[in-house]
Amino acid sequence: MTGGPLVVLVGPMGSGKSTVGALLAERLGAPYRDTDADIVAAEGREISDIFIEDGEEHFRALERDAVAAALAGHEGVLALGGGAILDAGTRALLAGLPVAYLSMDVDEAVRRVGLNTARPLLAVNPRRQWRELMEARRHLYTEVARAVVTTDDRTPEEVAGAVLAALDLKKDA
Ligand SMILES: Nc1ncnc2c1ncn2[C@@H]1O[C@H](COP(=O)(O)OP(=O)(O)O)[C@@H](O)[C@H]1O
Ligand SMILES: O=C(O)C1=C[C@@H](OP(=O)(O)O)[C@@H](O)[C@H](O)C1
Ligand SMILES: [Mg+2]
Repeated sequence: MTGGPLVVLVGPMGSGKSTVGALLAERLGAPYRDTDADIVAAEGREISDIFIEDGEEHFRALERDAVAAALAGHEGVLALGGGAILDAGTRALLAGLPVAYLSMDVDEAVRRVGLNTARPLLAVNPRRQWRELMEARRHLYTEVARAVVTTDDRTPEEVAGAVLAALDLKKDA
């Protein structure tokens, strides 16, 4: 059967897509996949190196292909990179799918990833960068999402439960 992904997670970096995605997969007894990890494996280099060596535009092209491949071949939980929704082709691929947008406020974002250099877009002045990034992206996350789940003051386990409930996947979550 080719049912497509059970859950697709979008949202800004640090919102917990990868952490919550793995937990969701466990709870659903389904495989987990992360397009960032797919790109790193295919390229044999870290995402920060792809940004530095080839630029963001090149990374977005790799990401678009990775999302298309993952959506075509995966029936479990899929976490996307935070900027995947910037690409119109990627957004079109997400239409009609069970997409959850994991949201959080700026304080939480800075606490979680502010000084994490593996996330190149927040490496300098994380608070301002995050605000600018969200101004450009918030409407795109909302546009592709079937459900919006806030992650502020919630553990990853609580977020996973909220996603299941919001997408109506498991009543007892
Ligand atoms: N609900 C949460 N509460 C506190 N910390 C979290 C939560 N979700 C994720 N984190 C932490 O935030 C960081 C980023 O999480 P990650 O899952 O990699 O986010 P994303 O994939 O959305 O960038 C990790 O250190 C993770 O442990
Ligand atoms: O927001 C972004 O543009 C990015 C988010 C990262 O993924 P996470 O959201 O999983 O951190 C990763 O794809 C890359 O560093 C770019
Ligand atoms: Mg991630």
